[in-house]
Amino acid sequence: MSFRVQPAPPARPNRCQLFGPGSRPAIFEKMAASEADVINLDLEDAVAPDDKAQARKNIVEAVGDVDWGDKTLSVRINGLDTSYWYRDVTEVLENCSDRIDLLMIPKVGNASDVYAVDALVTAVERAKGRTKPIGLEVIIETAAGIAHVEEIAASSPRLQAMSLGAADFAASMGMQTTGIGGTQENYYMARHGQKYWSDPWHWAQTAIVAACRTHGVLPVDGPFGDFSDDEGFRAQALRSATLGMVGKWAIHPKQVALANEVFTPTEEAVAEAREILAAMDEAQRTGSGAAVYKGRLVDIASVRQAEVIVKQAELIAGR
Ligand SMILES: CCC(=O)SCCNC(=O)CCNC(=O)[C@H](O)C(C)(C)COP(=O)(O)OP(=O)(O)OC[C@H]1O[C@@H](n2cnc3c(N)ncnc32)[C@H](O)[C@@H]1OP(=O)(O)O
Ligand SMILES: O=CC(=O)O
Ligand SMILES: [Mg+2]
Repeated sequence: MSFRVQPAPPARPNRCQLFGPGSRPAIFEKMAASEADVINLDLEDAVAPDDKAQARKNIVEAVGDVDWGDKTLSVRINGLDTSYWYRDVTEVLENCSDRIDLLMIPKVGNASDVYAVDALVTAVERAKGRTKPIGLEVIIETAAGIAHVEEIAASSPRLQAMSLGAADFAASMGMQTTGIGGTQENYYMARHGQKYWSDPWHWAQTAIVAACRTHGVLPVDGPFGDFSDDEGFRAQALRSATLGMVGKWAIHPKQVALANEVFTPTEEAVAEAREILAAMDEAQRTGSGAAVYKGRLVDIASVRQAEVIVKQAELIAGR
């Protein structure tokens, strides 16, 4: 461990972020009634250009009027390469209630993009006397975003979470696919006439996880487009969880339960983690730094691994 201690990310559950277009207010109550930990009301790609102004109004109204329970409530603004983004920030923050928690910035390319939004958010907060600080989350979904992922993770104390946006990421990277996340038909190794599918998202995910863990930000896996493919969603989510991500987006309500299931440690995993902690407690009491648990080595590093699972379970239980 470096002299600098790894900062803890925000202590809130983020197993599933359910998206819905800001131009479709009929589904807002359904989103609020879902089991998602985070709700993302969208002003960006799910909203047609002619609907942006009305979508802002819908969101301002819904932030105050809908009962969002204990969910984290986030609004995705448009990218900094558009003419919409500054009005997304000013209209939403000048007019909506304090119930809003986060703004999500898409297509972030470097730390200055976050700085620009931070500056505008700070100005609106001061001008309107908003006392609850707005948090930020970003989407890594461009070649520039992944190239500058670490400076982006370090960009602002407001930054709480960072997602991989597979659709725009694929487009920006020039990847030959229209699939949004998951297995890609042409990404395989071949041996003795057999195909072995590999994971084209893996390297970007690990870069995001490392940047986030270095700077105390929650790493999140983005959308899985084929919402009729539960098995594919679950496999993608399981890989993300194994790599250290804390949750995944849902672009349809049927994906919420799948994400919650994968990103909630199982009872067996929690029980095993507690047993490892107990075994190490006992070992340390007898002056030993290592022990044998179910025939395998456990030591102080195993304590840190087990604590990840126990803390995640406690966070979710305390929700
Ligand atoms: C890929 C890149 C990205 O940026 S992803 C993030 C941006 N995209 C989005 O926000 C899209 C979010 N999803 C949607 O707009 C819809 O789910 C889409 C995919 C269009 C499907 O809608 P629809 O045809 O109504 O689905 P459905 O008939 O299967 O709906 C079943 C019941 O569920 C409801 N529903 C639908 N979507 C949501 C949602 N996002 N949140 C909450 N509820 C939702 C429908 O209204 C329908 O309800 P009911 O059974 O009639 O009561
Ligand atoms: O915004 C999300 C994406 O996948 O693109
Ligand atoms: Mg996108």
